Amino acid sequence: MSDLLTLYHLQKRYGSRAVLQDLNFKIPRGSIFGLVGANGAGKTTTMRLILGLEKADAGTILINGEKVHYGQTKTNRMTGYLPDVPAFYDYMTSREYLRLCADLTHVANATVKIENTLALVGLEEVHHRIHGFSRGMRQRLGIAQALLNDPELLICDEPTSALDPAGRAAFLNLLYSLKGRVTVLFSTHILSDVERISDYVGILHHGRLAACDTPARLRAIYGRHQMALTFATVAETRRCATHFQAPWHDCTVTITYQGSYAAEARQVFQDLLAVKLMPVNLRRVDPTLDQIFMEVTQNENPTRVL
Ligand SMILES: Nc1ncnc2c1ncn2[C@@H]1O[C@H](COP(=O)(O)OP(=O)(O)OP(=O)(O)O)[C@@H](O)[C@H]1O
Repeated sequence: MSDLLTLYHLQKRYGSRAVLQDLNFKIPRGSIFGLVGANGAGKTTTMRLILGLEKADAGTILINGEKVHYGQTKTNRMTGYLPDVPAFYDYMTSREYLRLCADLTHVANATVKIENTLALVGLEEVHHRIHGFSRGMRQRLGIAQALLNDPELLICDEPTSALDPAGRAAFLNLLYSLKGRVTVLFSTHILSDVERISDYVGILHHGRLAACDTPARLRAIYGRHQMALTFATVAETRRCATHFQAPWHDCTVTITYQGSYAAEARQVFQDLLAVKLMPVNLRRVDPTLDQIFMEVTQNENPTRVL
């Protein structure tokens, strides 16, 4: 699979603050890439650089093999952009607004395109003005606008951060439905969102990608292997925690191990039998992206690029 977007050695500073120090990553065509990072990590800056809205101090960005130049809109014919707070003319309906956008950007077959796009984002039956739209509806209209010129690359800046759980789930489903057709780069600090739909995850930290891989490989590389043992009583939980020198909460002790789960679980059972303890439940805990994010950003692991 070829790469639709490539960033090489990107650097950007604002005054004395180096926001991006040496940013490298690529996104294979048709995949969904989740860019995560703490507030101020440089996610929006990265997106604005890809859109040619900011000037890089060094480095190269290629979209479909074409170089992005600051201030030029040539590569933007291949991109659609949903900013973190999309702005519309609120007195218009979504159809009127998309018609205006289509006219401004000379979209061919505009009427059909508008209807198809409204159906795709689930706004085809909504006829009232944008003024009365919920945040979720505004995000969906934003996606419709971004998709109107059939972009190859869709860039969404924190698209779910202002949405409630149901709105977030609906929006993520919508992004996921684009998989294969459009290459998606979206930023967020909600790690469960990334986990749900991304093919690749990049963790932006100190101006670099501190980790970049598929969620499964990130888990395998950075995730700590843990098992949780639940006991019937607090007294047993305490004895177990003391025996393994492991943390506990409520009636559950969490043991971190290395090696295979089967071998470790067997050993833990033998140890428990020896001290006459038996849990009511023992389960393997899969590492979450939250845990991996903490691991990567606190331990300064070396960069891995796709
Ligand atoms: N035009 C600017 N002038 C000066 N500093 C800026 C400018 N734009 C961004 N910054 C600074 O660059 C850093 C990165 O900002 P950016 O908005 O890219 O981060 P972010 O990861 O998108 O953060 P958030 O999650 O809070 O939106 C921040 O410290 C920000 O204050």
